Amino acid sequence: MIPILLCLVFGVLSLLLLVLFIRENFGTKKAPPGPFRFPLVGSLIQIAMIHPTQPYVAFSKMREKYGDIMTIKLGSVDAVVFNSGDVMEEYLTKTEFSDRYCNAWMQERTFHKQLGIIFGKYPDPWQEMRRFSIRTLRDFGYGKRNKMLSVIHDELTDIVYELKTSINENNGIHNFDSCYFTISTLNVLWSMLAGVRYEHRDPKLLRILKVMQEMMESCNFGNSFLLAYPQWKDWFPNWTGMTLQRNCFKEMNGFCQEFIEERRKLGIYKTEPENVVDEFLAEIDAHQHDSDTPYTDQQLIAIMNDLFMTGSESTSQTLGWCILYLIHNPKVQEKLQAEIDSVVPKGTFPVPEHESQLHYVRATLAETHRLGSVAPLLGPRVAGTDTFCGSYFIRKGTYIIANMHGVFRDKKHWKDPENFRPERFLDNGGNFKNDNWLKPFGFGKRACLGEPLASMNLLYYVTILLQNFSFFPAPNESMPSTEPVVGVTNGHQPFRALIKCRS
Ligand code: HEM
Repeated sequence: MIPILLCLVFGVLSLLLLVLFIRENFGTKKAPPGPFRFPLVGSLIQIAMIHPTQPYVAFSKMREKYGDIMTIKLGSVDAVVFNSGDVMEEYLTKTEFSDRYCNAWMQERTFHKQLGIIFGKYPDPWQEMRRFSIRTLRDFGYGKRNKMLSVIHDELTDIVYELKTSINENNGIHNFDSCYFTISTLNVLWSMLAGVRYEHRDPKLLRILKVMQEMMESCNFGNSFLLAYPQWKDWFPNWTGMTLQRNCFKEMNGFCQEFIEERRKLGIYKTEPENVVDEFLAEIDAHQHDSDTPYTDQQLIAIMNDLFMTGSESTSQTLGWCILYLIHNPKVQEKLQAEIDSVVPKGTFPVPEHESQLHYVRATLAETHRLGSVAPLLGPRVAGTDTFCGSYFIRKGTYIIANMHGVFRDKKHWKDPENFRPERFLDNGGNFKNDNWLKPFGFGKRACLGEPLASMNLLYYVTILLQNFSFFPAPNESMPSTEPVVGVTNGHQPFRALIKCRS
């Protein structure tokens, strides 16, 4: 009796798996091509076999066989990968692809709802929250060059002083951990958002940044278990990294909540709002009898959280990558310094008129964006309706992955993508020239909100750093690694450098 029962169970299971297998691979006739999707795991095995930790490398390899638009399955999640700049430009700018993919795991960060700007629900309330944030940030100086420059100057004065002190105390050696520039670059944004500037070694902030970084490293948008099987967050919270992430959310939400309460108690927001948080508090009061209002404490915490994360992490990682690449490429460093010395008088800060003359600085930054690839898969998108990409059918709810890393390393386009060569962004006259394949800030309505600030920060930081210092490998140590620390963003590994002051 038992063997018959076993056979029956086995038979039914096999049949079920076969039906699933056929449905996955042959059911959707017009879907983009892609690797076999096995029941339960989908294409995760094939991705892991090509590159277990860097899913974007696997997507680029698969592109050779399946093309620029390809179907994959990540555990339980149906996904389509866009593998070329042209495809991203064509489709990520359309309304059908303007919402974010935001599953139960991603919603844990924002009170189990789709709140904030990064993951805000398209079109609303995302649209209103993004417009509100930009408008009020502008009221407090965002986008106004002189106001932003005065904060950047203060930050740079401190950074130069701190670096000089550090190298005096450590025989010229400085340790660039992944948070080195974080508080400094965050301050420029935070002064407008919250009217606050933090000490670069503020212990509370450093602790939050550390947990935030661990959180960012414990997940990615390409092949992490929590993405593929969101329900595992409650079944295996330790093993999947969920416990660590929950601690981070608690810490960051607590930090924002505390600040909001301080401002509320102060009450200035009612008469003379001093920053974006004050303006939002006034909106909360104004909408308190509206049950559908997006202006809530939770929404404000989510927005602060989004801007805290994006405003600090990506810019400081890009700066770190730039110094690392300069250590590996001393000739580029020399050219950079020659240009800076010829444009910006020694001992002075650059001013806006210098920006258009700093061609090699801009080319070096463009090349850093390309090779560092800080946002290797952009931000997760979703197909908001049943739709088509050319002749391929994309079902509503499909997770859309933009393989930006693949675009930045495309051999056909860049010829020698593995080399750090800023000259590729210069024309014959030595003037900076953009390349349509370099879109580090994304596409369409969901493109980066912070691009003007990030670009300005990067230009001024690199100019001042290279005006004052030269960076070399630490003596008697191996060259610092350029292998990324993979996570939601591609960070650089901590590295040690010998720094010399320039006379
Ligand atoms: C080097 C620095 C930065 C890089 C490379 C970068 C890159 C990106 C990318 C690739 C996206 C996703 C775009 C898409 O899905 O098409 C994004 C979104 C975003 N970024 Fe940045 N970013 C940087 C700095 C900043 C800064 C300084 C801020 C803060 C002011 C910021 C705020 C945001 C926000 C709020 C979003 C979400 C936009 C939305 O969904 O509407 N970013 N960023």
